[in-house]
Amino acid sequence: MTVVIGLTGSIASGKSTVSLMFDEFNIPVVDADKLSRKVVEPGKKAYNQIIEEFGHDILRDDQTIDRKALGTIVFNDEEKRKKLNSFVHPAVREEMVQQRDFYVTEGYKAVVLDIPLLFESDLAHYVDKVVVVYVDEDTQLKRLMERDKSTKEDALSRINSQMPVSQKAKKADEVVDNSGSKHDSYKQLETILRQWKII
Ligand SMILES: CC(C)(COP(=O)(O)OP(=O)(O)OC[C@H]1O[C@@H](n2cnc3c(N)ncnc32)[C@H](O)[C@@H]1O)[C@@H](O)C(=O)NCCC(=O)NCCS
Ligand SMILES: Nc1ncnc2c1ncn2[C@@H]1O[C@H](COP(=O)(O)OP(=O)(O)OP(=O)(O)O)[C@@H](O)[C@H]1O
Repeated sequence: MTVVIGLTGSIASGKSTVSLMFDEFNIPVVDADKLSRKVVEPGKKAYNQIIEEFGHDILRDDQTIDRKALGTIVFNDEEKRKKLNSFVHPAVREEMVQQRDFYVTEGYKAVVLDIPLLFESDLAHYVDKVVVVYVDEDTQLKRLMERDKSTKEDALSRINSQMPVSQKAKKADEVVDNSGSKHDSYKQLETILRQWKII
């Protein structure tokens, strides 16, 4: 029986960093962020819906979506964010389930679904166990501003568009506290996977 692990957290809490650690244990990861880029490529249904709603101003010269421009709109307007979600999420879910089922059929011991909005979108029933990657607020803001070279205002608008990570931690089966070093997080993950008898 394959254990389906949901990996979530808040923006810049370290989901991608921890998902690379699952790779090291040879556990496959299905990445919702990656899929959300694939399903909005030119010609896809969600791409056309986005242009219809947000206009041609959010396109780059090569006709691909200008994610920075679209992000500035939706992270400052909840209604518009909901609209965007309604175009992108169904296609992401479909692809995610297909990939999950592939790994289950192939008999993998575990598969990870890395889903930033696992709780906000009520997707916990897709998985057997949930790991939340937690980080304290100050560290989160600092890492997000550094990674995205963004202003404090921009970073806060993104953070505030999600459920606080402390609230997510309370809903988790297990928490990796990524406020310290990456090595420290690796050790925490290793302990969880041993407990679950996956490694
Ligand atoms: C708004 C967009 C264009 C910004 O793109 P950008 O390349 O700057 O960010 P990226 O996609 O890498 O997302 C970075 C992080 O932002 C957060 N985030 C993204 N979308 C959302 C959202 N709709 N609501 C809350 N947080 C979000 C997540 O923590 C995600 O990990 C893009 O995030 C998007 O299309 N979002 C809608 C789809 C979505 O919900 N994706 C996240 C999981 S499927
Ligand atoms: N333990 C750590 N120590 C120092 N830097 C870290 C640590 N964990 C993550 N980082 C850095 O913090 C930033 C955010 O981490 P990461 O991109 O993994 O977060 P994320 O949760 O996947 O973000 P998003 O929600 O935007 O996809 C990155 O620049 C990453 O290199």
